[in-house]
Amino acid sequence: MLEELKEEVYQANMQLPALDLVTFTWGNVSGIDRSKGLFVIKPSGVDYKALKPEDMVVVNLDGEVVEGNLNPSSDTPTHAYLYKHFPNIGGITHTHSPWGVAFAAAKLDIPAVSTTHADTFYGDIPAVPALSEQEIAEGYELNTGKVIVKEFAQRNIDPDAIPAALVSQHGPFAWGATPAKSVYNAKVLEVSAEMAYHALQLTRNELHVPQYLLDKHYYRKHGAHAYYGQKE
Ligand SMILES: O=C(CO)[C@@H](O)[C@H](O)COP(=O)(O)O
Repeated sequence: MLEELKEEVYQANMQLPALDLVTFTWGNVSGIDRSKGLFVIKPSGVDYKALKPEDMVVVNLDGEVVEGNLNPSSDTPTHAYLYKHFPNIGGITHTHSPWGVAFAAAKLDIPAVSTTHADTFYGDIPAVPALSEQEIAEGYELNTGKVIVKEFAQRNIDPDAIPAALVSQHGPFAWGATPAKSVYNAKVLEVSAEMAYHALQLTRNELHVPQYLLDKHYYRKHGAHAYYGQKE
């Protein structure tokens, strides 16, 4: 079942070590077939060196395993919740990439300080507040997606304009139209976070960011992709 999607998700997962986005098994990528209401995700705890396309696990939007001999990623409930509430996304990447985790742990948005960031994220990448004691008691993984979706709704953030979030006790989740695009966005997030950290340090946090970098309408019309026609 979904053999082509398994291969696509497998290839996207293999980009995580190739792009230096993961240490050990601290990351996972999934991809969805919305016509079937099913998504494919990396199995939990499997080293990328040992990973095979046939190891991918097929899951429904309630997080139940439909096909697969291995346990799905422990982040499966978060992936499922994001697919349910962000209707345009086709792939999700989660990592513990260090610069993204640093901003997440500090509960600081990653500011859009340059075109590197603004070409992909049309605004600051939001840090999502920590889960409450009650949410943690209910089950950490069951609530991570909920706090992301709640934060985007409260701050009126378009998940297609800013395709990522920083979960404060955990790390970045990025998404996109395809699994490969979600990996690309995860890498841009990590590079942007490192650049922003150094800019903030150099200016001792007195960094002035021009408004146009935060304006998705400007960037969709005038950003590099607009000129050279790079597809979203
Ligand atoms: O933070 C955690 C576990 O505490 C996860 O995000 C892991 O880092 C990836 O878990 P699997 O995908 O291998 O289950």
